Amino acid sequence: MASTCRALSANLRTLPNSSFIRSLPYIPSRFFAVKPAFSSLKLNSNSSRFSCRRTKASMAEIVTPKSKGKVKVFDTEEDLAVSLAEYTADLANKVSQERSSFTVVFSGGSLVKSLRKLVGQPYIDSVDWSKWHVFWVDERVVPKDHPDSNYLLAYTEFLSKVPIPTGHVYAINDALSAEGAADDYETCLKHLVQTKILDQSHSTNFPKFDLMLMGMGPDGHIASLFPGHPLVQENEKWVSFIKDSPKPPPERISFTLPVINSSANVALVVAGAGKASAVHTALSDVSNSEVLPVQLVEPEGELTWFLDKEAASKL
Ligand SMILES: O=C1O[C@H](COP(=O)(O)O)[C@@H](O)[C@H](O)[C@H]1O
Repeated sequence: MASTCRALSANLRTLPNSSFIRSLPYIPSRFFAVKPAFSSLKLNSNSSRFSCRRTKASMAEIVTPKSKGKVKVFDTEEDLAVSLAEYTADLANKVSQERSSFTVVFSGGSLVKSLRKLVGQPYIDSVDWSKWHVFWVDERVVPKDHPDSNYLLAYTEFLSKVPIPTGHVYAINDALSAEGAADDYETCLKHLVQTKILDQSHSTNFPKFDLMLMGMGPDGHIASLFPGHPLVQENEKWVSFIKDSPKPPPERISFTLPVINSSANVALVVAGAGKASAVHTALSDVSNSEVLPVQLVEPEGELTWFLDKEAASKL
């Protein structure tokens, strides 16, 4: 069956018909200030159980075993957002120079607001947005103008502010059941692999996205992979579904762990004291009785954590 996700995504860009979106003010990009570059102050800190190197005025890098990735800790979420924009734009530009597409995956939740610096200067002009192809690591099975929709959040905060071609935005088909929407999205991804828009991992045969930008819940869930849920074990499907999500709404679709782990780059973006325990569990060597989904993130390529000081407070 042919996937409907691509054609549908083009329609979605007309979403401002929704009264919710129409009520939003248009914010010109010049109002998104980008902070000046950090100073080059270098300090060594032994206060953490991890080796810690202060590389910039408001950022420290924590050295962990390689599989746990590079960990950047920022004084504030504002500093985190500045660095995340630079990281994403640099990666997008590097990939865009080498290939005709840059495939980027968003989560929902707080991650989307942390991308706010990317829609301002200098990136609005310097990024080649025409190469971007946008996907969701998970989506709630609700209409696209529903407040719980991850698409609506991304559209409101990001997609409506950057010139990504409408046909490059791959939203789920919200007219289908959870099972149907997951199958449809997987069909869509397979088509994009065949047409070489989306890369494929030579080692796993799962799709290989250039970048996954993901948040993490306070319970250590990523995408819609929740602790203890059987969906975490799925290792054949590319996209699957749940109908009993412990976090509302209950019906969702989600990329599976092998797809997440076949990525060329994963950024885990986590802010706030409420997530400090899960961050500690993920980045320390203590053994916990139940492995959290976030602990299973080990991409083929690079993993980079972007933490604010509160999220890193238990390290
Ligand atoms: O339900 C979800 O939660 C996670 C985490 O959200 P956050 O607001 O705590 O950052 C999110 O990454 C996921 O995409 C979303 O569906």
